[in-house]
Amino acid sequence: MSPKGAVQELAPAKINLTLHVTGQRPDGYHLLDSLVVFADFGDLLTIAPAEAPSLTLTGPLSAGLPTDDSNLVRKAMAFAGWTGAVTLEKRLPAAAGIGGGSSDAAATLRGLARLLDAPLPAGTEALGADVPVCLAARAARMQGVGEVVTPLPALHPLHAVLVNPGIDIPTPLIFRALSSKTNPPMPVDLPDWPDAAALIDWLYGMRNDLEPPALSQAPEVGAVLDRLRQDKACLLARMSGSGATCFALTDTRHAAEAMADRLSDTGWWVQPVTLA
Ligand SMILES: C[C@@](CO)(OP(=O)(O)O)[C@H](O)COP(=O)(O)OP(=O)(O)OC[C@H]1O[C@@H](n2ccc(N)nc2=O)[C@H](O)[C@@H]1O
Ligand SMILES: Nc1ncnc2c1ncn2[C@@H]1O[C@H](COP(=O)(O)OP(=O)(O)O)[C@@H](O)[C@H]1O
Repeated sequence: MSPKGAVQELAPAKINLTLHVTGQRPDGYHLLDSLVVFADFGDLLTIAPAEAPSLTLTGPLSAGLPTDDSNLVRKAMAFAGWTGAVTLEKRLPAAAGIGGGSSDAAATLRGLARLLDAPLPAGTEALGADVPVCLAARAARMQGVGEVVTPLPALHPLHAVLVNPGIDIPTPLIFRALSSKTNPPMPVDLPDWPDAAALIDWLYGMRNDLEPPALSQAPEVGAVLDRLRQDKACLLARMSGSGATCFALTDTRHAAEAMADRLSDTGWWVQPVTLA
């Protein structure tokens, strides 16, 4: 329960089931075409009314993260001109390809909008390319550099295991290491998948274009993907975003939890989730 007068907001992990890099703008940002879904697991924000903005970090993955103005929670409050006393319980690895700070910024805006009974601000891509899609935090097609977000009809829930080998991969490095920046987009019209199995089958024909450069920059990503693909419960394994987090899709939540148990000896960050 949150303290009286405070609100709690989940900052869910953002997973790119696909990530096609289709071009590059003159400012260097890359044009993307991505099917994005969100997990039922993430960072947890508790936001209380306050005269001045404040941020307290807690949780098992808060070490090394800034609490000053460079934290995306504080950047979100400054962007909206709102103040609040935010406690951020970090449960997602940072710089991990699963939206981390971007999802925290989006959750800060959602929570304060509720607390202040105010509309969400526009132009949140100024906080980061991933913030607009994280603001909606629902299945969407993300295009442009991340600012074009088309919500999708509710997908059949997917079950998965998220795995991070504990290495930070700087996003710009991976984009710079792309061998081609003009790759085919996804089909103009996405199918109306009748069930999760049909969506998974369709995903095999799609890509994460940042996976090859990540594999070349960080061999640990290859070790994770190999281990996931060897597991009997893995229906499809792929890196999310610019990595290093990878996901393995399974047919049930129980299968994801059992797979996570089998990965407990790796020393990696392992989290069973349901994606929608
Ligand atoms: C790659 C993606 C895919 O969803 O996710 P993550 O791997 O970060 O989770 C996102 O585009 C990341 O979004 P975000 O993490 O907000 O990126 P930003 O902080 O805005 O930009 C970090 C750097 O990534 C590069 N960048 C980011 C987005 C984009 N469309 N083109 C880029 O070239 C730029 O070098 C930029 O300076
Ligand atoms: N609330 C936050 N959570 C995680 N990282 C943050 C946060 N605020 C700022 N950062 C910084 O942002 C970078 C990671 O951003 P993040 O969104 O977690 O990466 P990714 O988009 O790859 O998941 C790190 O350099 C980290 O220091």
